[in-house]
Amino acid sequence: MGKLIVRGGNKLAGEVDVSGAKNSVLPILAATVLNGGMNVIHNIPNLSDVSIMIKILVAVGCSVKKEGSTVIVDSSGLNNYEIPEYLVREMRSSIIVLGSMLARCGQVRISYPGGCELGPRPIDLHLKALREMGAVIKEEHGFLICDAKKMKGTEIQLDFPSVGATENIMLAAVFAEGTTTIRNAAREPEIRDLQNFINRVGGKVTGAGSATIRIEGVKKLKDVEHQIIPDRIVAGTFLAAAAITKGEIVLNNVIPEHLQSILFKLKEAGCTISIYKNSIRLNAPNKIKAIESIKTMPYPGFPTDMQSQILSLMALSDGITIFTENIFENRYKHAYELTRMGANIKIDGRVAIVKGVDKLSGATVAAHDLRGGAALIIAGLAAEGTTLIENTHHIDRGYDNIDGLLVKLGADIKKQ
Ligand SMILES: CC(=O)N[C@H]1[C@@H](OP(=O)(O)OP(=O)(O)OC[C@H]2O[C@@H](n3ccc(=O)[nH]c3=O)[C@H](O)[C@@H]2O)O[C@H](CO)[C@@H](O)[C@@H]1O
Ligand SMILES: C=C(OP(=O)(O)O)C(=O)O
Repeated sequence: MGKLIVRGGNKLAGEVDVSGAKNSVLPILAATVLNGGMNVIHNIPNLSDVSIMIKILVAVGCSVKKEGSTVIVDSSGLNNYEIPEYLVREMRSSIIVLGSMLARCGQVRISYPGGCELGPRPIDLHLKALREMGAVIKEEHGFLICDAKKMKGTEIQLDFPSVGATENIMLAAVFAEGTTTIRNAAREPEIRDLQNFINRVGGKVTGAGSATIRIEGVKKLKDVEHQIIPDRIVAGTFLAAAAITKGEIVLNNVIPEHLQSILFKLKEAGCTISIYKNSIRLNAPNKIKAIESIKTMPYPGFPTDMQSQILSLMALSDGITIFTENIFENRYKHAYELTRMGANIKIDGRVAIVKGVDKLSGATVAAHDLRGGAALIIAGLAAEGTTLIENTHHIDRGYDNIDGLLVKLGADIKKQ
């Protein structure tokens, strides 16, 4: 399950290279089944979620080779449309193979997905859209049994700009008859990365990054080589870690535009931010200022995946910050752990009121989900004494060697 021991008090200083984005690599790996050929994907982070997606690809008959941070998927041998339940229950984004498998084989049998416990995470929008495109989906004993002789292009209006539903529709529409239009589509940078991948492999997608995406069905795809975009949430996590230690760091291999909403809030917290073409420098103030309000929203709003890390930072601010978590119902489990370290946080449903304290003190705490775990590391870096973080396997889902990189920046962290 994994444990980390963090001794607080060291300022972070130095440079770090940001790895490829988890939320790009997972749908793009799922998309490698489409071409029935070679897919060479660069900048793949070493994450447990990536290992699971690779196991899913192998289970359906793909051959997968890993060479450093490059993964080569040959999907010519695809011979199975049943996705093993034990893999699907490990992570939420396994559901993205639904769209790509329907497109490639016209059928798939998959269980409901598992993953981090952030409150209910239904897939009704995915299923409604795929049905509108002609898929017949039976729900039996926790499994989805899906058939589609031929997917048909149609107009889809999403009730909410769901990232996963947008991706599933884009993938399912690649070979569909005619044009599929997604309205109120998710606008996250990872959606644009998926569009770029699909176009590079020979598909026809336009509009990603805006609220309307169009996918024109094609007959055939080709071999492809693609580079995954940098992880904006990993980048934001390192910035929050530097800020809480009153440090100064430079992040390399980032797309600063993708971090706009995060950088805006860090500036409000008193950090000095310098933006270069592919890097960001952060100088932290001596005392972090309270940010008046943080409301999580779909992109380009403030990302829910950064709420936990900034909440740790605000625990040591000079005033009160009001967080409103608009995306997930139950994403404050880390806040209860932070109170064990001396933080002053009151939770009422989707709202968390954080009153900054002068110091946090090391304690034994447990990660309950990926970003909550990262938030506990951040708090531990600034706490007095030693923080023992349990259940760090959650953190391994989305951070490639976070402890090693923080140690390189001057942190005192050991694996137990
Ligand atoms: C692998 C990946 O990319 N994960 C990201 C993706 O997750 P994911 O794709 O699961 O997130 P969605 O955008 O789909 O979900 C957002 C909200 O919509 C709800 N919803 C979603 C689908 C649906 O059919 N019905 C429904 O009600 C969810 O319960 C949630 O409350 O976007 C989230 C929101 O930015 C991020 O936190 C995750 O890191
Ligand atoms: C919630 C997250 O991911 P997932 O959708 O893969 O569970 C996350 O990355 O914070």
